Amino acid sequence: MDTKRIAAERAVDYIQNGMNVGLGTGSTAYWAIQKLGSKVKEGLRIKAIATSVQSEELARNLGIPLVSFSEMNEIDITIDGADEVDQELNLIKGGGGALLREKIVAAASKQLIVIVDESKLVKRLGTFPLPVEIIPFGHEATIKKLSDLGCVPRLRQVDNETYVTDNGNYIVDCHFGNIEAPQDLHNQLNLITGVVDNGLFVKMTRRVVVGYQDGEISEFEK
Ligand SMILES: O=C(CO)[C@H](O)[C@H](O)COP(=O)(O)O
Repeated sequence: MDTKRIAAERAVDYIQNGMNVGLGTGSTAYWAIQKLGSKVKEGLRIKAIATSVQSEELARNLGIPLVSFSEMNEIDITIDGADEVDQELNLIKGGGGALLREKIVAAASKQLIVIVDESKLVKRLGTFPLPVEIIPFGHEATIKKLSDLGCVPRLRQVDNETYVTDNGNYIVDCHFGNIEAPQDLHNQLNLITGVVDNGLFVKMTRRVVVGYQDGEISEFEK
């Protein structure tokens, strides 16, 4: 059963004619963008803004009309994946490295619908290493400050190269193990000079659509 796909396609049911839609990033958001592409071909009228170069290219290839922030007054709904979702619907995001644009788009949206498979549901955030986007200049000093907050930080590498985000920054994956107070940690991280933002999305979503192995789909609302 493609658990990511069923959750993604259910979330697309919320998209109506005339809406401005934020497009998430990752393997779950991929299915939402695919479904939106088919609906656009069938006549759905939407305008979209993407959270990564990857999602923008996918949407363009599918014929989804794309606009920039300046051409869009408000984003009605953004559909995006997550790496962990806790019982308060707080999230860890950024496994795919797009957390900054994802947070900017989510913060500008009337509604963020999160789509996950059941493996992403956790009691408490922090088993998944928290991605933190940092400025390359002086990154060694910034990483030291991150470790002072009690995590094991790892500068993200892909194919033996330091990973660079769509914004030209680095990602540090911070293993905290157990995040007791997500809002406090979020604030502490973003106070470190050199940190651009982090993958904690606290109280940003009120609806999470979950796909299960047996083909069931549930929706959690706050
Ligand atoms: O935050 C993200 C990208 O920055 C993704 O939404 C998150 O990593 C989940 O990815 P996937 O749907 O591939 O499991």
